[in-house]
Amino acid sequence: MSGPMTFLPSDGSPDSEQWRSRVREGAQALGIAVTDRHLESFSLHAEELARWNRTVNLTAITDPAESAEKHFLDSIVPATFIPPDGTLLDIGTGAGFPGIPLKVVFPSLDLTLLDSALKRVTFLLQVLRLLGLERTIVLHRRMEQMERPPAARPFDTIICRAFTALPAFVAAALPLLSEKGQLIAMKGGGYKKELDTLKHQSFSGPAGEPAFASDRFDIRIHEYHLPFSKARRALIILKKQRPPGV
Ligand SMILES: C[S@@+](CC[C@H](N)C(=O)[O-])C[C@H]1O[C@@H](n2cnc3c(N)ncnc32)[C@H](O)[C@@H]1O
Repeated sequence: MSGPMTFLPSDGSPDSEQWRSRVREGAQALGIAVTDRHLESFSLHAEELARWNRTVNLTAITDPAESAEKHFLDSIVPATFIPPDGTLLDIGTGAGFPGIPLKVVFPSLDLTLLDSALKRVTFLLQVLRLLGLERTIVLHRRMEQMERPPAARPFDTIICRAFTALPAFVAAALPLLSEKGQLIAMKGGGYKKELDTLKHQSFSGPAGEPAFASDRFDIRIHEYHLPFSKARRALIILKKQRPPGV
């Protein structure tokens, strides 16, 4: 693998072969297979984001090489952990990360993207049209307003990246989660303090159900490094423990 990041020259824009090679190479290093069709969709999304970002502030990451790694490659890391044809909710999705790259990799996902900022929701609707993504809805809402899943269908996976503190995410997401579902928080390397804060907390479940104590979660941590910058990242994966005999 080639050395530290950013060294796509200025012509390495997201619609170039060079940008796609960068994503392909990074995905290989992460052990994730991407096809030309995936790369085409990533490139369309990245190009549209760069175009909008010239006039609307959607993301602080503007360098194409950095976007390849920190937006697209980081977003597909959870693919190993989610059911490809399940329901996925991405809370605080921003410009569509990680939800849209995951949907590109797994077209049979039933995806819901949620964000409180209208400018990002407008951008997301445009990207869905551009990429022709089906079975995907965008909700313009604060997560605290989501008391139950839309159409009363609980989510198999609820994910967030670079969003809120772990306890706030768990409190908002738990009532929306299916019984066998999982929460995935995508964090930087310094996640341990947040995890400690989570322990010994209780969360209210769906209406009428008793509170859920965090010591009843199975917690799995997947630590990794981004392939070019070597930045540390972690997935914190929480599943409800099943009562014995169930
Ligand atoms: C730091 S950005 C992260 C975006 C994206 N997940 C990523 O990794 O690039 C946080 C996003 O959360 C949204 N947000 C902030 N508070 C929210 C809330 N209470 N409910 C839903 N979305 C919220 C913001 O509008 C913003 O798009």
